[in-house]
Parts: sequence; structure tokens; C-alpha cells
Amino acid sequence: MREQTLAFIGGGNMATSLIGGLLADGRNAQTIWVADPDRSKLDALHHRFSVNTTPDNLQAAQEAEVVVLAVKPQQLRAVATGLKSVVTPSQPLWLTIAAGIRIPDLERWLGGPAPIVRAMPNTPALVQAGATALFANAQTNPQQRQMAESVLRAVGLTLWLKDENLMEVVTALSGSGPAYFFLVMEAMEKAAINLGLDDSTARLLTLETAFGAAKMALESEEDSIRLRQRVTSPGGTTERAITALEEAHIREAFARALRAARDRTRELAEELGTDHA
Ligand SMILES: NC(=O)C1=CN([C@@H]2O[C@H](COP(=O)(O)OP(=O)(O)OC[C@H]3O[C@@H](n4cnc5c(N)ncnc54)[C@H](O)[C@@H]3O)[C@@H](O)[C@H]2O)C=CC1
Ligand SMILES: O=C(O)[C@@H]1CCC=N1
Repeated sequence: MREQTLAFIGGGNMATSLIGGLLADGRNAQTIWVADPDRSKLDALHHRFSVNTTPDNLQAAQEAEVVVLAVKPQQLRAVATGLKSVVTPSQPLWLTIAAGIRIPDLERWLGGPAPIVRAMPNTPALVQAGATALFANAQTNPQQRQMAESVLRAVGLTLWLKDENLMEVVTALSGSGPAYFFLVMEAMEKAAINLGLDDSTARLLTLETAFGAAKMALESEEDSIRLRQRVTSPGGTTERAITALEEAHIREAFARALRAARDRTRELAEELGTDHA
């Protein structure tokens, strides 16, 4: 079967990781177009992946069955408005990864009904360990949903949401989530250094512990509570540490953090989605 042509509008970090994943998955580079006003980005992508490049968004989109919108949320309105002439109610499929931008706003900027899938990936996609939630509007057909899923599956786990509003929670959890773990790692490293370990030992032990805990949680049949209990001997060291974390209200801190990120996603959608913004 002929491979569908993909056009990336925006050739930055996320586009680069998606393209890398797709090629590693066996896709033919000739079926991929990238448009970006930044010539140096296009040259680097062409050099690295042998994909087709152009500074002209319309040229790339006209070639494609799937148009991946991989620009910053602040750029999406102008980019979408400039692509109106390629929109029809049945094709191409528009796959947006812009944080916060809601499908009805994008559809309005594109100038009419169009098949749109909204996705929220995360930066571990750069190392093919991403987690992406997807939501499709009613204009998309099953084949288009499958195409959207296959683009994101090339860089990690994918799952579908039934309600677009849940994208706000997903953004707070897995979209921003890598930063929470990086913060925890930073804090653990610092604490160990303060207690006498040298920098590189503290870093290495922290990273391997984070990796090992995630791998174990993914591979185990047991939930996080049970896995934690297994480390925590009664009267032992972990118990003391967990008590200190509970006394510092770690659960409330995460509840507040996710709520704040969820609220900010909503705020951004309002700010960037209204046409008089
Ligand atoms: N970084 C993250 O953790 C996540 C990012 N995202 C979303 O992915 C999208 C892309 O993010 P990054 O790749 O990190 O940004 P980036 O800044 O690396 O890439 C954006 C690219 O768009 C290009 N561009 C600017 N104006 C353009 C135009 N008019 N037409 C075509 N291209 C244009 C820029 O030259 C740049 O190469 C954003 O909407 C972001 O919200 C989604 C999930 C997680
Ligand atoms: O911080 C942000 O706004 C974006 C959305 C998810 C990850 N980064």
C-alpha cells in the first residue's frame, strides 16, 4: 500500500523527534515534507533525515494527506489561517500538537469543517519514550485516526480520550510531568550532595534509581502503593523518609501543582483561542 504523505508545519524539537521516530519505524523519508521559515532548521533536517523541505507552508500542506501542526501555540492561529486554501471537510487530516489550543478554535482558523486530531505528547518523545493522549473530532474517519495514532506511536505510548476537555488534565499530568520528575531528581541530588556525596555519584545514583523505579513500576503487576511498601521496612530508613515527605505535605503539593497546570492550560486556551486576543 502507498504510504500517506506527511507534512510537518514547524521543524523544531517535537517535529524532529517525531520524524526520527517515524524513520526508525521504517517510513520512507520521501513521504515526509517539512516547512519552516528557518532555513538552518530545514537544512539540518534534510541533512539528517533526507526529508523534503520548503520554507513555504502551503507547498508542504498541498502535498500531504496528514498535516502535522508542530509550531508554538502562539503561532498556530497565523499558520492555520494561511493554510485555509487546502482545507476540505474530508482531507487532509490536521494533527495538532500545540498545547492548549482547542479543536473548535483551530477549525475556525482553518475556515471550516475539517478532520482534526489533537494530541498532547511530551518531551521523552525525543528518546522514543513519549506518552501521548489523542482526541479526534467528528470529521475524522477511522483510517485518519489510525494515521494520527501511527505518527505518535513512533515515539512512544498512545491513548485516546473520549472528551477533549480531559486534554487539560493530560497536559498537567504527562505533558508537563517530565519536569516534575526532573525537579524531584534535582532535589534528591542536591540533598545527597549536602550529605557528603560527590556530584557525579549523586547524579548517577539518582538517575539510575529513577529509571529503575519507572521500569519496575511499568513491568510489575503491583500498583505504586504496594511497590512503595516493599521498599519500606517497618521501623526502617524509608519509613522515616516517607514520614518526613508526608509531614511536608507532598501529596497536597502535587495536587496543587496539577491543578495549577490544568488551570493554566485552560487560561491559555482562552487567551490564544479568542479571535480578539
Ligand atoms: N516541549 C514540550 O514539552 C511539548 C510541546 N508541545 C507542543 O509542540 C509544539 C512545538 O513545540 P517545540 O517543537 O518544542 O517548539 P520549537 O520552537 O522547537 O519548534 C517550533 C518551530 O516552528 C517554526 N515556526 C515558527 N513560525 C512558523 C511558521 N509561521 N510556519 C512554520 N513554522 C514556523 C520555528 O522556526 C520552529 O522551528 C508546541 O505547540 C508545543 O506546545 C506539546 C507537548 C509537549
Ligand atoms: O509548559 C508548557 O506550556 C508545555 C505544555 C506541556 C509541556 N510543555
